[in-house]
Amino acid sequence: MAGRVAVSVEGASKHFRLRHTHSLKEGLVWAVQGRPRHEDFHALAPLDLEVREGESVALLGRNGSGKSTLLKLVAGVMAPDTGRVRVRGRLAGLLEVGAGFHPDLTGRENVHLNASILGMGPATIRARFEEIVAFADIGPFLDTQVRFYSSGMFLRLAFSVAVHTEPDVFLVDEVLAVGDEAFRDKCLTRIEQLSAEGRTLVVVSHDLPLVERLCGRGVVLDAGRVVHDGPVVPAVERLRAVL
Ligand SMILES: Nc1ncnc2c1ncn2[C@@H]1O[C@H](COP(=O)(O)OP(=O)(O)OP(=O)(O)O)[C@@H](O)[C@H]1O
Repeated sequence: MAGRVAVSVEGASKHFRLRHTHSLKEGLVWAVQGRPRHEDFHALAPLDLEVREGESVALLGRNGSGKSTLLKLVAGVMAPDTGRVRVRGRLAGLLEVGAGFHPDLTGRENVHLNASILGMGPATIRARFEEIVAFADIGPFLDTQVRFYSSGMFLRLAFSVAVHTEPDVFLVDEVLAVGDEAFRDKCLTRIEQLSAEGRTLVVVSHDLPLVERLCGRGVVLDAGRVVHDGPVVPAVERLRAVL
């Protein structure tokens, strides 16, 4: 396969500790009864995945199969328990609406904050500021504290900042669902543009027609393991068979 490796996941696993008791009293009762107060849950088995530069990959799977956990490992917002995850180039994305925004700051201030967190220098932010604001199209709310934003308004600003950082690897997790139809279409067109420019996309979504539109490759996860990896249409068919 052509192209350098953009995302490399080697033997990455992740487990979570599920607590069954929440108070000291409850914990004591469970301990006396000899019941475990927590259990370890493996969200991702040691997993390998390689994404080449310019590929657009959908992570598919039922609820709880590990898609978002894998995307968080790629984003670096969570560390794997074992193995390693490497990303080549500038990374940006939308994992959770509102993440990376400070509630007490206005939209305008958050554009500067978020863009610099994503690696843009002050001069570049100034140069692209009007474009970012025009794409977000949130009118007078730009000067309102973002704590008063609706989830769609958050999405508008966050998406706009993220795409204007010109990322090499762009990650999208389900968040587009909170945008209205017109904005969602604008985002999809923009994501297609990024892809046409040769940037790498990793998308998590249950919207299968959207996934077929945006992605060339589908990776199906089941209980934290890759059970299918190949062209997106057969991958979606495989997923539909297990849903
Ligand atoms: N912080 C956490 N603490 C405990 N369990 C977690 C945590 N994050 C995820 N999990 C569990 O790990 C499993 C995988 O979660 P993940 O969010 O990756 O699934 P998903 O495939 O993205 O699901 P969905 O399609 O429902 O969004 C789930 O069972 C989830 O409950």
